[in-house]
Amino acid sequence: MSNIVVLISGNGSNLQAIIDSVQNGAIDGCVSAVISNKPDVYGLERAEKAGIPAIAVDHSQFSSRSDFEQALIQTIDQYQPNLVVLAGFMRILSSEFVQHYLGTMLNIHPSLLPKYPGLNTHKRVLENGDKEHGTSVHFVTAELDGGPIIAQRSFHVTADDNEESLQKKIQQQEHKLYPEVVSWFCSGRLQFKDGKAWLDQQPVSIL
Ligand SMILES: Nc1nc2c(c(=O)[nH]1)N[C@@H](CN(C=O)c1ccc(C(=O)N[C@@H](CCC(=O)O)C(=O)O)cc1)CN2
Ligand SMILES: NCC(=O)N[C@@H]1O[C@H](COP(=O)([O-])[O-])[C@@H](O)[C@H]1O
Repeated sequence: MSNIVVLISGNGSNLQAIIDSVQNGAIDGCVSAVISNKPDVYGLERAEKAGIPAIAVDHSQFSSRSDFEQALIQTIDQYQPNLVVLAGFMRILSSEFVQHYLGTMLNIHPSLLPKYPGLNTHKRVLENGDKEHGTSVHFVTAELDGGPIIAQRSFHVTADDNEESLQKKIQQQEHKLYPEVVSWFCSGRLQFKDGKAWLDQQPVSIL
């Protein structure tokens, strides 16, 4: 059974989807800890309600990113994870941090990568009049939101959409996709080899 540590920064709805999927058996794993870079966020309450260790490593309490990341690694590694899941974790991670977990760290991003890495993706979709939007799950590399894409889900943008409606549509997709991808990793179907994502021994190619 895989040991999963989830990193959050806020609400934790993707965390909840993963917790629910562990509890219903869809994910052959165990969420051993939830760690937030911000204290007092609802995602930590979700973890506590599920009986999962909920820890804040508050980035604002450290004098440098490096000191924060050292504390974060020390906290994560106490749980000896097979998989680190970024679920709305809102800090850019250094190449040293990423290297420490390379091939065992996932992120979900609210855009159809490689379009719109970074923040404010819904706003950019609307500003550009895109007809399609969606979410992407990828392995985390030093390049921000540039790691090998594992899976995407897309939907049509309608004329009455705004940032709020797009966020809702995105999260409906995320809450199905992320637990599925996590289950692939935990079952051994999903691997990171030669800098690529491999599913069922085939390289994943997202055109
Ligand atoms: N090296 C990497 N670090 C992170 C990745 C990654 O792929 N490689 N993914 C992000 C998640 N993310 C988008 O999916 C993302 C998170 C945060 C930011 C950002 O600009 N953060 C600011 C602070 C913003 C805030 O605190 O509200 C910052 O760190 O200065 C961009 C993209 C996680 N990290
Ligand atoms: N660039 C990272 C980013 O924007 N991630 C996004 O933050 C949200 C977190 O929601 P949650 O806390 O309810 O899971 C998710 O929609 C995720 O795609």
